[in-house]
Amino acid sequence: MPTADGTDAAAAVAVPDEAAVPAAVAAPAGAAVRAESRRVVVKTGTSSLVTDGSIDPARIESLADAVADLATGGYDPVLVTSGAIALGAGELPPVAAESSAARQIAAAVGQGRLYEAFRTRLEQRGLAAAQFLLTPHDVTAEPHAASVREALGGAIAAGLVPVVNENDAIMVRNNDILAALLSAELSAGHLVLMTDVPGICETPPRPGEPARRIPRVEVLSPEAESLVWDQSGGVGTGGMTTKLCALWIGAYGGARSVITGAAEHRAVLDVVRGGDLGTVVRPCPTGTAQTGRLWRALSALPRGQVWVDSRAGHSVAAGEPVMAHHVLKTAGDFTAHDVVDVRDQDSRLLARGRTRTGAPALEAARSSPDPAEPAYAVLLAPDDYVPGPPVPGT
Ligand SMILES: Nc1ncnc2c1ncn2[C@@H]1O[C@H](COP(=O)(O)OP(=O)(O)O)[C@@H](O)[C@H]1O
Ligand SMILES: N[C@@H](CCC(=O)OP(=O)(O)O)C(=O)O
Repeated sequence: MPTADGTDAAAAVAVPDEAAVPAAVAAPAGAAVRAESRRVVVKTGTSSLVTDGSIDPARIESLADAVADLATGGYDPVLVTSGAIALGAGELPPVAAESSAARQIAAAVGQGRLYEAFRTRLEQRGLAAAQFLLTPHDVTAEPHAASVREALGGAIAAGLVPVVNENDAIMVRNNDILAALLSAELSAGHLVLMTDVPGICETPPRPGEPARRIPRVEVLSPEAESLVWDQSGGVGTGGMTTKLCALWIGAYGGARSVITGAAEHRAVLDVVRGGDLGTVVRPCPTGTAQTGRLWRALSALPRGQVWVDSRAGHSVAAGEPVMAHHVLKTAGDFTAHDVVDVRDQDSRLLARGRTRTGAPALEAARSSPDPAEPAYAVLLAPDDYVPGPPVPGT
């Protein structure tokens, strides 16, 4: 397994594999696997824009250059960028930065300057930018989602570079998830999450010992999920947990999805051409273009496991509700609306989604033969789950 600490980025060369060669036209909407799409959603986190606690104009320029390289390389880039809060906070007297309102105000102060910095650099590279401030709701719920699709699609068709951030004045959530949902909604071929580590790493970096990057993981990989070593990053909002969720959403939405390092800003073009950078997840053949379903099923990591009988397996295969009376056993302290993994008797992953029934109710139903509520409740409603990825070799 190669070691990467970002210093090898400059030496990276494009090695075409399953990655995209730009097609003459964008991929058809709704395709589950669409690596041929020219659209690339690139997301950068606050940590990649900050030097010594402050937003660094040189880093903004470097990232804008990477996006411009994509455009001149024949791709249609969409930039999703964090940084408004950090920029705004630097302008304001110290306040309780932890409060939601303070973050919203800081973002309201910082967003204009953040966009202007990107716009200016893109203009120097001969590209015109267009600003979009969105929430996950805008990208997942109709009629907003269709309107977002049309507006961003129109901007791309007009040769503009969309520069997106969350509409933090309404609510600060997480740009990793927003970027992933956008990649699905826009039928992007690639989702690239830029951050302050070279990819998913086996262990945290130690002095004199660079983190060991994992070049490729399978979608919904339990091994990758077990590698998250903290629940939130430094200046970022979500840490690796939300990045993994975003990777899974991107892959299920049909994009080749990559986490890669800030040191590789200038190599984004190599990343989309298949260079050995970052951690790559291939598009998932059992994916869906329904962003609402992706949002509900995949925007959190599972809090529990549920084993079900073969009848429930048929329900998943038919896209029907999974009923609670097919549950064989549970693990984990999950409640209704948490994300759970549903497995067959051989522990193969059948589905991941938001459960309607918590573990206590399921366990109570199992230990009681009384065929009453909640045993006959819905465990997973069809719009709330995605089927597990195909088992390799089958
Ligand atoms: N297995 C892992 N590999 C790499 N980074 C990890 C891992 N587990 C947790 N992390 C953390 O995730 C952080 C990146 O997330 P975050 O700080 O939210 O970045 P951003 O601001 O780019 O969104 C890293 O700095 C690292 O501390
Ligand atoms: N939208 C906020 C940041 C939210 C966010 O997801 O932050 P990060 O984890 O740094 O990508 C901002 O512009 O500061």
